[in-house]
Amino acid sequence: MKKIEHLGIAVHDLEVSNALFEKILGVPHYKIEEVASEGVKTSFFKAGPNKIELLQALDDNSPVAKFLAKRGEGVHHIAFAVDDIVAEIERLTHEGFTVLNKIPKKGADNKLVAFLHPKGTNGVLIELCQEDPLSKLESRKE
Ligand SMILES: CC[C@@H](C(=O)O)C(=O)SCCNC(=O)CCNC(=O)[C@H](O)C(C)(C)COP(=O)(O)OP(=O)(O)OC[C@H]1O[C@@H](n2cnc3c(N)ncnc32)[C@H](O)[C@@H]1OP(=O)(O)O
Ligand SMILES: [Co+2]
Repeated sequence: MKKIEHLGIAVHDLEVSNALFEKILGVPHYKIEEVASEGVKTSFFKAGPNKIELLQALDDNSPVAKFLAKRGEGVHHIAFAVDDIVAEIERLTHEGFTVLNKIPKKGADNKLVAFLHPKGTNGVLIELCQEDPLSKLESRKE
């Protein structure tokens, strides 16, 4: 794992929390993106070299909606950057972790992502995050 790619924070209202984090960090969010497959609307902030992802649920079935109902607002996951997500999924599965999706899926901000179940990781939901190689090709076309 190379570094922490982002911290995911579950919030009830993205607009309210965007204003709050803008005050805290002194910079506006640089992107808002919906990821329907995950049932979330996200916004991103840069704080120096670090990245914060705010997550609002799009519907009641969203993992973020369930999290908010059980635990309230707060840190939802830590995402680690990896070079080869397929190799990391294989390695961590071999180590006995429960990888929630064995095939990487499309995340936000041009990433491929996979999650480890928090029950096996000291109660912390861990996201693996690799730059989506296709996004580079797509940006070349623009
Ligand atoms: C924007 C896209 C992407 C990116 O590019 O960055 C994202 O970040 S998407 C983020 C949202 N997506 C996900 O969270 C996907 C992975 N999560 C899941 O698949 C599920 O949330 C889960 C972890 C499998 C749990 O869901 P489920 O089995 O349906 O049950 P519960 O919701 O009732 O939870 C069971 C159990 O787990 C605890 N839990 C749930 N979420 C977290 C969490 N984020 N951190 C720590 N613990 C968590 C929950 O509290 C329950 O515990 P108990 O009550 O003790 O049983
Ligand atoms: Co994330």
